[in-house]
Amino acid sequence: MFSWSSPYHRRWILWGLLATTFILVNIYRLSTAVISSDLVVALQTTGTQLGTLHAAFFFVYAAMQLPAGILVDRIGPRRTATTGAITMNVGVLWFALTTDYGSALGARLLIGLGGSVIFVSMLRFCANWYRADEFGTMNGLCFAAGGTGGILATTPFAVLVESTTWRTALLSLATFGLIVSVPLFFLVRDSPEGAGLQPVDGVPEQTHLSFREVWTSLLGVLGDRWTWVAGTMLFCTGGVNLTLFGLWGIPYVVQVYDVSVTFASVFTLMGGLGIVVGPPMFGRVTDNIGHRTVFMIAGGVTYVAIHATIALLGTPPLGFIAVAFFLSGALTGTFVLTFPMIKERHGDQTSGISIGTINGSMFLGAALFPTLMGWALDAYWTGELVDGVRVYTTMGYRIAFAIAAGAGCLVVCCTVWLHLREKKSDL
Ligand SMILES: N[C@@H](Cc1c[nH]cn1)C(=O)NCC(=O)O
Repeated sequence: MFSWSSPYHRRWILWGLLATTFILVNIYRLSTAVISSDLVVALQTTGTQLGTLHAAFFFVYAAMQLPAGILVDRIGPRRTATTGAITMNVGVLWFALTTDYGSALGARLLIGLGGSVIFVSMLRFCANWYRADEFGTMNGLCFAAGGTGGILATTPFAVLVESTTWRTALLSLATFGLIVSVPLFFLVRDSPEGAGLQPVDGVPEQTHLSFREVWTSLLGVLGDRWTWVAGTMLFCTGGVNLTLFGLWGIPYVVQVYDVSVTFASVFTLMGGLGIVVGPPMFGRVTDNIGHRTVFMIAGGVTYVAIHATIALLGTPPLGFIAVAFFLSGALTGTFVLTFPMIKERHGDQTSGISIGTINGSMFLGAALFPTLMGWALDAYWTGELVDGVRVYTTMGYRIAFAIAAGAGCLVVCCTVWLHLREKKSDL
């Protein structure tokens, strides 16, 4: 039976509050794909401006990951997450009410600023409330929460927008987010001891880092070569996936296969479904068997094959696109095994800093890939417009997928390097 005074039970409720907030982060950051046409009309943007508006979230999110890690190690996940949740939802209220591009850009930056601290807070919470051999699974579940938000940002969000307006849809979500911030502050605690409970077996009490310890940890994490190898993997795969699922995936399916936005959103939904399934599955399996790098190599090779096939064929059957998007999401589960790996290298006490650092690389990729792929699309654009929206060519999309495949090749190199080092027991 459920007991509030058991840390083993209570931790799931508290994790659920953080996960709900993180689901909202994902809805906000990916929803531009569904409302892209509305935004083009409401804010009068070009493809590059729309890409920049979408990417603005990711620039600030990426830049904030390391500071977010320092914050959670220094003041704890509860205060960090609550402040972030309030800031983010206020930003969404602003975005929903704005009528000009500059103001929308400012609002999107505020959303990114607030949202940026939630994931790191959630993982730091897991490091304090769950054992090391549960962390891979919890890491996977946190990504699955992100994937759930990604799914809600596709067809369900498209349906919500169609039944109201994009502005009303965002206003409703922001109000819900502000309501969730209340139990986030009053119920979440940084550790079982902080909640007045027994410690969780095998999890030593975690204190907040002093300024000196923050500095030492920073030097340790940033000076470690493997931080950057993991970061490169996440830069490429996270950057490509977030661009595909969040921005260019829907226009690709709509424009190349001539289908509606609502139908096309099913394909990015497949990507979100992959993220819900893959990370917890690979996290659980590797928590049990203790090996990670073989899964990473297999994931990297499959990832290249998928994107190279789309780049070569341009218009493979739609069934293939659905499977490809699903696998792109599911294989994220192999790449994010770098999170428990890096946490183990640097210790629980500094897990905010180590996790924030590599998570930042993922979002630097997410900030740069939309513009990179947007340039490729604009370069092959023939001038065709439908209802004021640019219609890109199949060739432009093929180049964009070739960029994704190239990034995947770099990932394979990193995974092989990690594997070789692991065999030499350096990791
Ligand atoms: N859902 C992931 C991001 C991702 C990677 N590939 C597709 N999506 C996630 O939750 N990342 C952590 C974060 O801070 O959002």
